[in-house]
Amino acid sequence: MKTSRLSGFYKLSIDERLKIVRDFADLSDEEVELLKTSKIGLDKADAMIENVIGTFELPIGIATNFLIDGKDYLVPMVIEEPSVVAAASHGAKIARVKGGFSTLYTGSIMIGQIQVLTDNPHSAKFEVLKHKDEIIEKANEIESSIVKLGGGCKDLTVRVFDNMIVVHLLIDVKDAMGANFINSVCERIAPFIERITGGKVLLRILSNLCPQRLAIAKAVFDKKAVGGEEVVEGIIKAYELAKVDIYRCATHNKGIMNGVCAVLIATGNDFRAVESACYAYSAMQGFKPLTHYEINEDGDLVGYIELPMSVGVVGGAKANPLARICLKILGVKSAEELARVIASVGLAQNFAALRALVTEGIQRGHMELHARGLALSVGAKGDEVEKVVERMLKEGKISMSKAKEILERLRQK
Ligand SMILES: CC(C)(COP(=O)([O-])OP(=O)([O-])OC[C@H]1O[C@@H](n2cnc3c(N)ncnc32)[C@H](O)[C@@H]1OP(=O)([O-])[O-])[C@@H](O)C(=O)NCCC(=O)NCCSC(=O)C[C@@](C)(O)CC(=O)[O-]
Ligand SMILES: NC(=O)C1=CN([C@@H]2O[C@H](COP(=O)(O)OP(=O)(O)OC[C@H]3O[C@@H](n4cnc5c(N)ncnc54)[C@H](OP(=O)(O)O)[C@@H]3O)[C@@H](O)[C@H]2O)C=CC1
Repeated sequence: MKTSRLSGFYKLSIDERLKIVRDFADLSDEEVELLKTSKIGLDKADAMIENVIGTFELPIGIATNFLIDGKDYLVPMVIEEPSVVAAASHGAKIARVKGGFSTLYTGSIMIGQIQVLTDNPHSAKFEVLKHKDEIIEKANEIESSIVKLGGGCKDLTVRVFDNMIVVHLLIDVKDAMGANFINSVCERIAPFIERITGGKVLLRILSNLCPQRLAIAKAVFDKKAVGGEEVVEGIIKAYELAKVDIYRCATHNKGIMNGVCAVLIATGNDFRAVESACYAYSAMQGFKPLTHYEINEDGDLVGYIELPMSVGVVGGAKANPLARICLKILGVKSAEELARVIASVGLAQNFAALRALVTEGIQRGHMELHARGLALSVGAKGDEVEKVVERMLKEGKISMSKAKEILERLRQK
Protein backbone atom coordinates (compact mmCIF):
# COMPACT_ATOMS: atom_id res chain seq x y z
CA MET A 1 0.00 0.00 0.00
CA LYS A 2 1.55 3.33 -1.08
CA THR A 3 1.49 6.00 1.60
CA SER A 4 2.59 9.62 1.67
CA ARG A 5 3.05 9.44 5.46
CA LEU A 6 6.83 9.47 5.42
CA SER A 7 8.22 10.32 8.82
CA GLY A 8 11.72 11.76 8.69
CA PHE A 9 11.76 11.98 4.87
CA TYR A 10 13.77 15.18 5.25
CA LYS A 11 16.53 13.35 7.10
CA LEU A 12 17.25 11.08 4.12
CA SER A 13 19.82 11.74 1.39
CA ILE A 14 18.61 13.07 -1.96
CA ASP A 15 19.17 9.62 -3.53
CA GLU A 16 17.14 7.91 -0.80
CA ARG A 17 14.31 10.42 -1.24
CA LEU A 18 14.39 9.94 -5.00
CA LYS A 19 14.11 6.17 -4.59
CA ILE A 20 10.97 6.55 -2.46
CA VAL A 21 9.40 8.98 -4.95
CA ARG A 22 10.37 6.77 -7.86
CA ASP A 23 8.64 3.75 -6.28
CA PHE A 24 5.62 5.83 -5.27
CA ALA A 25 5.09 7.27 -8.77
CA ASP A 26 6.60 4.49 -10.93
CA LEU A 27 9.12 6.87 -12.45
CA SER A 28 11.41 5.62 -15.22
CA ASP A 29 15.24 5.79 -15.12
CA GLU A 30 15.11 8.71 -17.60
CA GLU A 31 12.64 10.62 -15.43
CA VAL A 32 14.78 10.14 -12.33
CA GLU A 33 17.84 11.29 -14.29
CA LEU A 34 15.99 14.39 -15.51
CA LEU A 35 14.98 15.26 -11.95
CA LYS A 36 18.61 14.97 -10.88
CA THR A 37 20.06 17.06 -13.70
CA SER A 38 17.09 19.42 -14.30
CA LYS A 39 18.30 19.76 -17.89
CA ILE A 40 15.16 20.46 -19.91
CA GLY A 41 17.33 21.43 -22.89
CA LEU A 42 17.80 24.75 -24.66
CA ASP A 43 15.82 23.55 -27.69
CA LYS A 44 12.71 23.00 -25.52
CA ALA A 45 13.28 26.26 -23.65
CA ASP A 46 13.62 28.11 -26.96
CA ALA A 47 10.25 26.74 -28.07
CA MET A 48 8.55 27.79 -24.82
CA ILE A 49 9.29 31.55 -24.73
CA GLU A 50 11.06 34.19 -26.82
CA ASN A 51 14.67 35.43 -26.95
CA VAL A 52 15.96 32.50 -24.89
CA ILE A 53 19.54 32.62 -23.63
CA GLY A 54 19.40 29.86 -21.00
CA THR A 55 17.27 28.17 -18.37
CA PHE A 56 16.78 29.10 -14.71
CA GLU A 57 16.66 26.42 -12.05
CA LEU A 58 14.67 26.32 -8.81
CA PRO A 59 14.57 23.47 -6.30
CA ILE A 60 11.79 20.85 -6.44
CA GLY A 61 10.83 19.68 -2.94
CA ILE A 62 8.32 16.98 -2.02
CA ALA A 63 5.65 17.74 0.57
CA THR A 64 4.76 14.55 2.43
CA ASN A 65 1.79 13.31 4.47
CA PHE A 66 -1.04 14.56 2.21
CA LEU A 67 -4.19 12.45 2.47
CA ILE A 68 -6.88 14.04 0.30
CA ASP A 69 -10.33 12.49 -0.18
CA GLY A 70 -8.88 9.19 1.01
CA LYS A 71 -5.96 9.18 -1.47
CA ASP A 72 -2.28 9.61 -0.62
CA TYR A 73 -0.33 12.28 -2.53
CA LEU A 74 3.32 13.23 -2.63
CA VAL A 75 3.21 16.88 -3.64
CA PRO A 76 6.02 18.40 -5.75
CA MET A 77 6.65 22.04 -4.86
CA VAL A 78 8.94 24.41 -6.75
CA ILE A 79 9.95 27.39 -4.63
CA GLU A 80 12.96 29.44 -3.54
CA GLU A 81 11.76 30.03 0.04
CA PRO A 82 12.95 27.76 2.86
CA SER A 83 10.49 26.21 5.36
CA VAL A 84 7.50 26.23 2.97
CA VAL A 85 7.79 22.53 2.05
CA ALA A 86 8.46 21.62 5.71
CA ALA A 87 5.43 23.63 6.86
CA ALA A 88 3.09 22.08 4.25
CA SER A 89 4.24 18.58 5.30
CA HIS A 90 3.74 19.55 8.94
CA GLY A 91 0.21 20.85 8.32
CA ALA A 92 -0.68 17.71 6.34
CA LYS A 93 0.73 15.48 9.11
CA ILE A 94 -1.57 17.09 11.70
CA ALA A 95 -4.58 17.02 9.32
CA ARG A 96 -4.02 13.27 8.85
CA VAL A 97 -4.83 12.51 12.50
CA LYS A 98 -8.52 13.19 11.77
CA GLY A 99 -8.60 11.74 8.23
CA GLY A 100 -6.82 14.36 6.10
CA PHE A 101 -8.49 16.79 3.71
CA SER A 102 -11.91 16.53 2.11
CA THR A 103 -12.58 18.65 -0.94
CA LEU A 104 -15.24 20.01 -3.29
CA TYR A 105 -15.01 21.40 -6.81
CA THR A 106 -17.65 23.60 -8.45
CA GLY A 107 -16.77 22.80 -12.09
CA SER A 108 -14.43 24.11 -14.81
CA ILE A 109 -16.45 27.18 -15.82
CA MET A 110 -14.45 30.28 -16.81
CA ILE A 111 -15.59 33.66 -18.11
CA GLY A 112 -14.79 35.17 -21.51
CA GLN A 113 -15.43 38.92 -21.66
CA ILE A 114 -16.54 40.78 -24.76
CA GLN A 115 -16.60 44.56 -24.36
CA VAL A 116 -19.11 46.32 -26.63
CA LEU A 117 -18.94 50.12 -26.96
CA THR A 118 -22.40 51.58 -27.52
CA ASP A 119 -24.48 54.66 -26.74
CA ASN A 120 -27.51 52.41 -26.20
CA PRO A 121 -26.33 49.82 -23.66
CA HIS A 122 -29.80 48.65 -22.64
CA SER A 123 -30.80 48.00 -26.22
CA ALA A 124 -27.51 46.14 -26.78
CA LYS A 125 -28.14 44.01 -23.69
CA PHE A 126 -31.67 43.20 -24.92
CA GLU A 127 -30.36 42.08 -28.34
CA VAL A 128 -27.63 39.88 -26.84
CA LEU A 129 -30.08 38.16 -24.49
CA LYS A 130 -32.59 37.74 -27.35
CA HIS A 131 -29.91 35.95 -29.41
CA LYS A 132 -28.47 33.97 -26.49
CA ASP A 133 -29.06 30.46 -27.93
CA GLU A 134 -27.67 31.48 -31.32
CA ILE A 135 -24.54 33.02 -29.73
CA ILE A 136 -23.90 29.87 -27.69
CA GLU A 137 -24.45 27.66 -30.74
CA LYS A 138 -22.05 29.72 -32.88
CA ALA A 139 -19.44 29.84 -30.11
CA ASN A 140 -19.46 26.06 -29.93
CA GLU A 141 -18.91 25.67 -33.68
CA ILE A 142 -15.21 26.16 -32.95
CA GLU A 143 -13.07 23.11 -33.83
CA SER A 144 -11.84 21.84 -30.45
CA SER A 145 -11.61 18.71 -28.38
CA ILE A 146 -13.00 20.77 -25.49
CA VAL A 147 -16.40 20.95 -27.22
CA LYS A 148 -16.18 17.27 -28.23
CA LEU A 149 -15.54 16.40 -24.57
CA GLY A 150 -18.76 18.17 -23.56
CA GLY A 151 -17.23 21.55 -22.72
CA GLY A 152 -17.55 24.90 -24.51
CA CYS A 153 -19.91 27.83 -24.04
CA LYS A 154 -22.75 26.96 -21.65
CA ASP A 155 -24.43 30.25 -20.86
CA LEU A 156 -24.03 34.00 -21.06
CA THR A 157 -24.80 37.09 -19.01
CA VAL A 158 -24.64 40.79 -19.81
CA ARG A 159 -23.39 43.61 -17.59
CA VAL A 160 -24.36 47.21 -18.39
CA PHE A 161 -22.12 50.24 -17.89
CA ASP A 162 -22.55 53.91 -18.93
CA ASN A 163 -21.57 53.70 -22.57
CA MET A 164 -20.81 50.03 -22.99
CA ILE A 165 -21.88 46.50 -22.14
CA VAL A 166 -19.73 43.51 -21.27
CA VAL A 167 -20.93 40.12 -22.41
CA HIS A 168 -19.77 37.25 -20.21
CA LEU A 169 -19.54 33.92 -21.99
CA LEU A 170 -19.56 31.11 -19.40
CA ILE A 171 -17.26 28.48 -20.84
CA ASP A 172 -16.49 24.98 -19.58
CA VAL A 173 -12.80 24.41 -20.38
CA LYS A 174 -12.59 20.82 -19.07
CA ASP A 175 -8.95 19.91 -18.25
CA ALA A 176 -7.35 23.08 -19.66
CA MET A 177 -6.50 26.31 -17.86
CA GLY A 178 -8.53 27.68 -20.72
CA ALA A 179 -7.16 31.12 -21.64
CA ASN A 180 -6.28 30.38 -25.26
CA PHE A 181 -9.51 28.50 -25.89
CA ILE A 182 -11.66 31.23 -24.32
CA ASN A 183 -9.86 34.01 -26.21
CA SER A 184 -10.41 32.13 -29.49
CA VAL A 185 -14.12 31.72 -28.72
CA CYS A 186 -14.48 35.42 -27.82
CA GLU A 187 -12.73 36.57 -31.00
CA ARG A 188 -14.83 34.18 -33.09
CA ILE A 189 -18.19 35.38 -31.76
CA ALA A 190 -17.35 39.12 -31.63
CA PRO A 191 -18.43 40.05 -35.23
CA PHE A 192 -21.86 38.47 -34.65
CA ILE A 193 -22.26 40.43 -31.41
CA GLU A 194 -21.29 43.66 -33.23
CA ARG A 195 -23.88 42.89 -35.90
CA ILE A 196 -26.79 42.28 -33.52
CA THR A 197 -25.99 45.17 -31.14
CA GLY A 198 -24.81 47.76 -33.68
CA GLY A 199 -21.99 48.51 -31.23
CA LYS A 200 -18.21 48.30 -31.56
CA VAL A 201 -16.43 45.36 -29.94
CA LEU A 202 -13.12 46.25 -28.29
CA LEU A 203 -11.72 43.70 -25.79
CA ARG A 204 -12.24 39.97 -26.33
CA ILE A 205 -10.40 38.20 -23.53
CA LEU A 206 -10.92 35.84 -20.61
CA SER A 207 -11.37 37.15 -17.09
CA ASN A 208 -8.89 35.65 -14.65
CA LEU A 209 -11.52 35.93 -11.92
CA CYS A 210 -13.41 32.63 -12.00
CA PRO A 211 -15.84 32.38 -9.07
CA GLN A 212 -17.61 29.47 -10.81
CA ARG A 213 -14.39 27.44 -10.77
CA LEU A 214 -13.76 27.00 -7.06
CA ALA A 215 -11.71 24.40 -5.26
CA ILE A 216 -12.80 24.05 -1.63
CA ALA A 217 -11.01 22.02 1.04
CA LYS A 218 -11.73 21.22 4.67
CA ALA A 219 -9.62 19.61 7.38
CA VAL A 220 -10.19 18.87 11.05
CA PHE A 221 -7.02 19.57 13.01
CA ASP A 222 -7.05 17.46 16.15
CA LYS A 223 -6.89 19.67 19.27
CA LYS A 224 -4.13 17.61 20.91
CA ALA A 225 -2.01 17.36 17.77
CA VAL A 226 -2.37 21.13 17.23
CA GLY A 227 -0.91 21.73 20.72
CA GLY A 228 -3.98 22.05 22.95
CA GLU A 229 -6.89 24.37 23.54
CA GLU A 230 -4.79 27.50 23.90
CA VAL A 231 -3.13 27.04 20.51
CA VAL A 232 -6.50 26.34 18.84
CA GLU A 233 -7.89 29.54 20.35
CA GLY A 234 -4.77 31.43 19.32
CA ILE A 235 -5.25 30.37 15.71
CA ILE A 236 -8.88 31.55 15.81
CA LYS A 237 -7.75 34.92 17.18
CA ALA A 238 -5.07 35.19 14.46
CA TYR A 239 -7.73 34.42 11.82
CA GLU A 240 -10.02 37.07 13.34
CA LEU A 241 -7.30 39.70 12.90
CA ALA A 242 -6.99 38.76 9.21
CA LYS A 243 -10.78 39.23 8.86
CA VAL A 244 -10.76 42.78 10.19
CA ASP A 245 -7.32 44.10 9.15
CA ILE A 246 -6.22 44.33 5.53
CA TYR A 247 -2.53 44.56 6.54
CA ARG A 248 -2.70 41.18 8.30
CA CYS A 249 -5.02 39.73 5.62
CA ALA A 250 -2.41 40.43 2.91
CA THR A 251 0.20 38.40 4.84
CA HIS A 252 -2.30 35.67 5.78
CA ASN A 253 -3.17 35.21 2.10
CA LYS A 254 0.50 35.40 1.05
CA GLY A 255 1.16 32.43 3.33
CA ILE A 256 -1.55 30.48 1.49
CA MET A 257 0.00 31.40 -1.86
CA ASN A 258 3.38 30.03 -0.67
CA GLY A 259 1.95 26.56 -1.11
CA VAL A 260 -0.43 27.28 -3.98
CA CYS A 261 2.20 28.93 -6.23
CA ALA A 262 4.81 26.25 -5.49
CA VAL A 263 2.49 23.52 -6.80
CA LEU A 264 1.37 25.67 -9.74
CA ILE A 265 4.97 26.20 -10.85
CA ALA A 266 5.86 22.53 -10.36
CA THR A 267 2.93 21.47 -12.55
CA GLY A 268 3.61 23.98 -15.34
CA ASN A 269 0.62 26.16 -14.55
CA ASP A 270 0.19 29.92 -14.97
CA PHE A 271 0.76 31.03 -11.35
CA ARG A 272 0.11 34.72 -12.16
CA ALA A 273 -3.37 33.79 -13.36
CA VAL A 274 -4.30 31.91 -10.17
CA GLU A 275 -2.70 34.50 -7.89
CA SER A 276 -4.58 37.30 -9.61
CA ALA A 277 -7.84 35.31 -9.30
CA CYS A 278 -7.28 34.54 -5.61
CA TYR A 279 -6.58 38.16 -4.66
CA ALA A 280 -9.56 39.37 -6.72
CA TYR A 281 -11.77 36.72 -5.06
CA SER A 282 -10.61 37.92 -1.64
CA ALA A 283 -11.27 41.53 -2.68
CA MET A 284 -14.79 40.61 -3.88
CA GLN A 285 -15.65 39.83 -0.24
CA GLY A 286 -14.07 43.04 1.01
CA PHE A 287 -10.47 41.78 1.03
CA LYS A 288 -11.00 38.82 3.35
CA PRO A 289 -8.84 35.80 4.22
CA LEU A 290 -9.06 32.88 1.79
CA THR A 291 -9.17 30.41 4.70
CA HIS A 292 -11.69 30.20 7.53
CA TYR A 293 -11.48 28.54 10.94
CA GLU A 294 -14.02 27.30 13.48
CA ILE A 295 -13.89 25.13 16.60
CA ASN A 296 -16.09 22.00 16.57
CA GLU A 297 -17.92 20.34 19.47
CA ASP A 298 -14.82 18.24 20.32
CA GLY A 299 -12.68 21.38 20.60
CA ASP A 300 -10.80 20.55 17.38
CA LEU A 301 -9.88 23.27 14.93
CA VAL A 302 -11.74 23.01 11.60
CA GLY A 303 -10.14 24.78 8.65
CA TYR A 304 -11.71 25.66 5.30
CA ILE A 305 -10.23 27.16 2.15
CA GLU A 306 -12.03 28.38 -0.96
CA LEU A 307 -9.95 29.32 -4.00
CA PRO A 308 -10.74 30.14 -7.63
CA MET A 309 -8.55 27.62 -9.39
CA SER A 310 -7.91 27.94 -13.15
CA VAL A 311 -5.43 25.13 -13.60
CA GLY A 312 -4.87 22.66 -16.40
CA VAL A 313 -3.27 19.27 -16.89
CA VAL A 314 -3.10 19.73 -20.67
CA GLY A 315 -1.82 22.54 -22.85
CA GLY A 316 1.27 24.39 -23.97
CA ALA A 317 3.13 24.90 -20.71
CA LYS A 318 3.19 21.14 -20.12
CA ALA A 319 5.89 21.06 -22.83
CA ASN A 320 8.30 21.40 -19.90
CA PRO A 321 9.28 17.76 -19.21
CA LEU A 322 9.90 18.52 -15.54
CA ALA A 323 6.30 19.74 -15.19
CA ARG A 324 5.13 16.47 -16.72
CA ILE A 325 7.22 14.47 -14.24
CA CYS A 326 5.81 16.53 -11.35
CA LEU A 327 2.28 15.81 -12.58
CA LYS A 328 3.19 12.12 -12.70
CA ILE A 329 4.54 12.21 -9.12
CA LEU A 330 1.33 13.91 -8.02
CA GLY A 331 -0.66 11.30 -9.94
CA VAL A 332 -3.54 13.63 -10.80
CA LYS A 333 -5.71 12.68 -13.75
CA SER A 334 -7.70 15.87 -14.30
CA ALA A 335 -7.70 19.64 -13.75
CA GLU A 336 -10.38 19.03 -11.13
CA GLU A 337 -8.17 16.66 -9.12
CA LEU A 338 -5.21 19.05 -9.38
CA ALA A 339 -7.39 21.93 -8.14
CA ARG A 340 -8.55 19.86 -5.14
CA VAL A 341 -4.92 19.05 -4.24
CA ILE A 342 -3.78 22.67 -4.55
CA ALA A 343 -6.58 23.89 -2.27
CA SER A 344 -5.55 21.30 0.34
CA VAL A 345 -1.92 22.42 0.13
CA GLY A 346 -3.02 26.06 0.60
CA LEU A 347 -4.95 25.11 3.75
CA ALA A 348 -2.09 23.01 5.18
CA GLN A 349 0.32 25.87 4.49
CA ASN A 350 -1.82 28.51 6.19
CA PHE A 351 -2.56 26.29 9.19
CA ALA A 352 1.14 25.46 9.74
CA ALA A 353 2.15 29.13 9.51
CA LEU A 354 -0.60 30.22 11.94
CA ARG A 355 0.34 27.46 14.37
CA ALA A 356 3.97 28.55 14.33
CA LEU A 357 2.98 32.24 14.64
CA VAL A 358 0.78 31.74 17.71
CA THR A 359 3.26 29.46 19.48
CA GLU A 360 6.99 29.96 19.13
CA GLY A 361 6.85 32.61 16.37
CA ILE A 362 7.83 32.12 12.76
CA GLN A 363 11.55 32.70 13.09
CA ARG A 364 12.71 29.51 14.82
CA GLY A 365 11.41 27.02 12.22
CA HIS A 366 11.85 29.37 9.28
CA MET A 367 15.28 30.79 10.16
CA GLU A 368 16.79 27.41 10.94
CA LEU A 369 15.93 26.33 7.44
CA HIS A 370 16.93 29.73 6.04
CA ALA A 371 20.43 29.40 7.56
CA ARG A 372 21.73 27.15 4.77
CA GLY A 373 20.72 29.68 2.12
CA LEU A 374 22.42 32.47 4.05
CA ALA A 375 25.65 30.46 4.29
CA LEU A 376 25.57 29.84 0.54
CA SER A 377 24.81 33.48 -0.22
CA VAL A 378 27.94 34.69 1.61
CA GLY A 379 30.08 32.28 -0.41
CA ALA A 380 30.42 29.17 1.81
CA LYS A 381 31.43 26.11 -0.21
CA GLY A 382 31.38 22.34 0.44
CA ASP A 383 31.55 21.46 4.13
CA GLU A 384 31.83 25.15 5.04
CA VAL A 385 28.05 25.39 4.58
CA GLU A 386 27.18 22.97 7.40
CA LYS A 387 29.88 24.51 9.63
CA VAL A 388 28.52 28.04 9.16
CA VAL A 389 24.94 26.81 9.81
CA GLU A 390 25.99 24.91 12.92
CA ARG A 391 27.84 27.92 14.37
CA MET A 392 24.95 30.29 13.64
CA LEU A 393 22.49 27.97 15.42
CA LYS A 394 24.91 27.55 18.33
CA GLU A 395 25.53 31.28 18.66
CA GLY A 396 21.76 31.89 18.42
CA LYS A 397 21.99 34.49 15.63
CA ILE A 398 20.94 33.67 12.10
CA SER A 399 21.70 36.55 9.76
CA MET A 400 23.73 37.36 6.70
CA SER A 401 26.30 39.41 8.63
CA LYS A 402 26.70 36.58 11.17
CA ALA A 403 27.18 34.04 8.37
CA LYS A 404 29.84 36.28 6.79
CA GLU A 405 31.63 36.79 10.09
CA ILE A 406 31.66 33.03 10.84
CA LEU A 407 32.90 32.20 7.33
CA GLU A 408 35.73 34.72 7.65
CA ARG A 409 36.68 33.23 11.03
CA LEU A 410 36.62 29.70 9.57
CA ARG A 411 38.87 30.69 6.67
CA GLN A 412 41.38 32.45 8.92
CA LYS A 413 42.07 29.19 10.78
C1 LIG B 1 9.32 24.39 9.98
C2 LIG B 1 8.41 23.62 10.89
C3 LIG B 1 7.64 22.56 10.09
C4 LIG B 1 9.25 22.91 11.95
O1 LIG B 1 8.40 22.44 12.94
P1 LIG B 1 8.86 21.48 14.12
O2 LIG B 1 7.85 21.59 15.18
O3 LIG B 1 10.29 21.72 14.42
O4 LIG B 1 8.69 20.13 13.38
P2 LIG B 1 8.72 18.65 13.93
O5 LIG B 1 10.13 18.28 14.20
O6 LIG B 1 7.69 18.44 15.00
O7 LIG B 1 8.22 17.88 12.62
C5 LIG B 1 6.86 17.88 12.21
C6 LIG B 1 6.79 17.59 10.72
O8 LIG B 1 7.19 18.75 9.99
C7 LIG B 1 7.95 18.35 8.85
N1 LIG B 1 9.32 18.85 8.99
C8 LIG B 1 9.93 19.30 10.10
N2 LIG B 1 11.18 19.72 9.82
C9 LIG B 1 11.37 19.53 8.51
C10 LIG B 1 12.45 19.78 7.60
N3 LIG B 1 13.60 20.28 8.01
N4 LIG B 1 12.28 19.49 6.32
C11 LIG B 1 11.12 18.94 5.87
N5 LIG B 1 10.07 18.70 6.67
C12 LIG B 1 10.19 18.98 7.97
C13 LIG B 1 7.92 16.82 8.81
O9 LIG B 1 6.83 16.39 8.05
C14 LIG B 1 7.74 16.49 10.26
O10 LIG B 1 7.13 15.24 10.47
P3 LIG B 1 8.08 13.91 10.61
O11 LIG B 1 8.72 13.71 9.28
O12 LIG B 1 9.08 14.21 11.67
O13 LIG B 1 7.09 12.85 10.96
C15 LIG B 1 7.39 24.54 11.64
O14 LIG B 1 8.11 25.44 12.44
C16 LIG B 1 6.48 25.29 10.73
O15 LIG B 1 5.52 24.75 10.20
N6 LIG B 1 6.73 26.58 10.55
C17 LIG B 1 6.02 27.44 9.63
C18 LIG B 1 6.97 27.86 8.55
C19 LIG B 1 6.31 28.66 7.46
O16 LIG B 1 5.13 28.89 7.43
N7 LIG B 1 7.14 29.08 6.54
C20 LIG B 1 6.71 29.90 5.43
C21 LIG B 1 7.64 31.07 5.32
S1 LIG B 1 7.09 32.43 6.29
C22 LIG B 1 5.94 33.20 5.22
O17 LIG B 1 6.28 33.48 4.12
C23 LIG B 1 4.46 33.27 5.50
C24 LIG B 1 3.90 33.84 6.75
C25 LIG B 1 4.32 33.04 7.93
O18 LIG B 1 4.25 35.18 6.95
C26 LIG B 1 2.39 33.75 6.56
C27 LIG B 1 1.59 34.29 7.73
O19 LIG B 1 2.04 35.23 8.39
O20 LIG B 1 0.44 33.78 7.91
N1 LIG C 1 -5.05 36.28 -18.89
C1 LIG C 1 -4.44 35.09 -18.92
O1 LIG C 1 -4.35 34.41 -17.90
C2 LIG C 1 -3.85 34.59 -20.21
C3 LIG C 1 -3.16 33.40 -20.17
N2 LIG C 1 -2.67 32.84 -21.33
C4 LIG C 1 -1.95 31.56 -21.34
O2 LIG C 1 -2.82 30.57 -21.90
C5 LIG C 1 -2.40 29.25 -21.53
C6 LIG C 1 -3.58 28.40 -21.12
O3 LIG C 1 -4.55 28.37 -22.13
P1 LIG C 1 -5.23 26.98 -22.56
O4 LIG C 1 -6.35 27.31 -23.48
O5 LIG C 1 -5.55 26.17 -21.37
O6 LIG C 1 -4.01 26.29 -23.22
P2 LIG C 1 -3.72 25.48 -24.47
O7 LIG C 1 -4.34 26.06 -25.68
O8 LIG C 1 -2.26 25.28 -24.46
O9 LIG C 1 -4.41 24.07 -24.11
C7 LIG C 1 -5.76 23.83 -24.18
C8 LIG C 1 -6.04 22.91 -25.34
O10 LIG C 1 -5.68 21.56 -25.00
C9 LIG C 1 -6.46 20.68 -25.80
N3 LIG C 1 -7.04 19.58 -24.98
C10 LIG C 1 -6.77 18.25 -25.14
N4 LIG C 1 -7.42 17.52 -24.21
C11 LIG C 1 -8.13 18.38 -23.43
C12 LIG C 1 -8.98 18.21 -22.31
N5 LIG C 1 -9.24 17.03 -21.76
N6 LIG C 1 -9.53 19.32 -21.75
C13 LIG C 1 -9.27 20.54 -22.24
N7 LIG C 1 -8.47 20.76 -23.31
C14 LIG C 1 -7.89 19.68 -23.92
C15 LIG C 1 -7.56 21.54 -26.46
O11 LIG C 1 -7.12 21.85 -27.77
P3 LIG C 1 -7.63 21.07 -29.08
O12 LIG C 1 -9.08 21.22 -29.12
O13 LIG C 1 -6.92 21.73 -30.18
O14 LIG C 1 -7.22 19.65 -28.83
C16 LIG C 1 -7.49 22.83 -25.66
O15 LIG C 1 -7.93 23.95 -26.36
C17 LIG C 1 -1.43 29.45 -20.40
O16 LIG C 1 -0.12 29.20 -20.88
C18 LIG C 1 -1.58 30.94 -20.03
O17 LIG C 1 -0.37 31.42 -19.51
C19 LIG C 1 -2.87 33.43 -22.54
C20 LIG C 1 -3.54 34.63 -22.62
C21 LIG C 1 -4.04 35.33 -21.46
